Amino acid sequence: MTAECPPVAIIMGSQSDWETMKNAADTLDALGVDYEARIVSAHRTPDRMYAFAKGARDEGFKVIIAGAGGAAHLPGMVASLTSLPVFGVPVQSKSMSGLDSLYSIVQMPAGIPVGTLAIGRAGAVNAALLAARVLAVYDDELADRLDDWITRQTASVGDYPVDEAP
Ligand SMILES: Nc1c(C(=O)O)ncn1[C@@H]1O[C@H](COP(=O)(O)O)[C@@H](O)[C@H]1O
Repeated sequence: MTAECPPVAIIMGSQSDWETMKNAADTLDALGVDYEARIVSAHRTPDRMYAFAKGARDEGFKVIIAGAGGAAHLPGMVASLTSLPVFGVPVQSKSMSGLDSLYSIVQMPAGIPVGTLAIGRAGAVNAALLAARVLAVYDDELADRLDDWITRQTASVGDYPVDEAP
């Protein structure tokens, strides 16, 4: 018997991206959305990338979150090989602060869509929230959890600034 496939795949080009992409995983955890995280690189593991992207829908995934830095071809290449929605997270690179990653992911030619998020942590968190919103179109309980998440976020914002602890 095979375990049921989680709805979200979080893939990343390198182990070094996990620090950023863990924010997507943590956000999905907070929303009670299952995921699987894998290292898949268009550059270093092209056969693995091809097999993953070609098989993702049959495996049972519904949404793919793909994070990569620098010459970040992973989200676009995966999007070219599947009809699942792909959300790209530009990982902040050291040399160009993630602008290289952003441009690599966002400037897709017409016909191959990648939903591109912000550079770094904000992008990873929002990719998870966007994935959850897609899944919530057909899942009222998840929609309720998303509404609760938004309510808690609003409640956490103070009226006045306070000094940070040193
Ligand atoms: N952009 C890609 C791809 C890809 O797009 O397939 N594979 C790895 N990388 C990126 O190389 C950066 C440096 O990787 P290392 O830290 O392993 O040297 C990472 O941010 C990774 O996403």
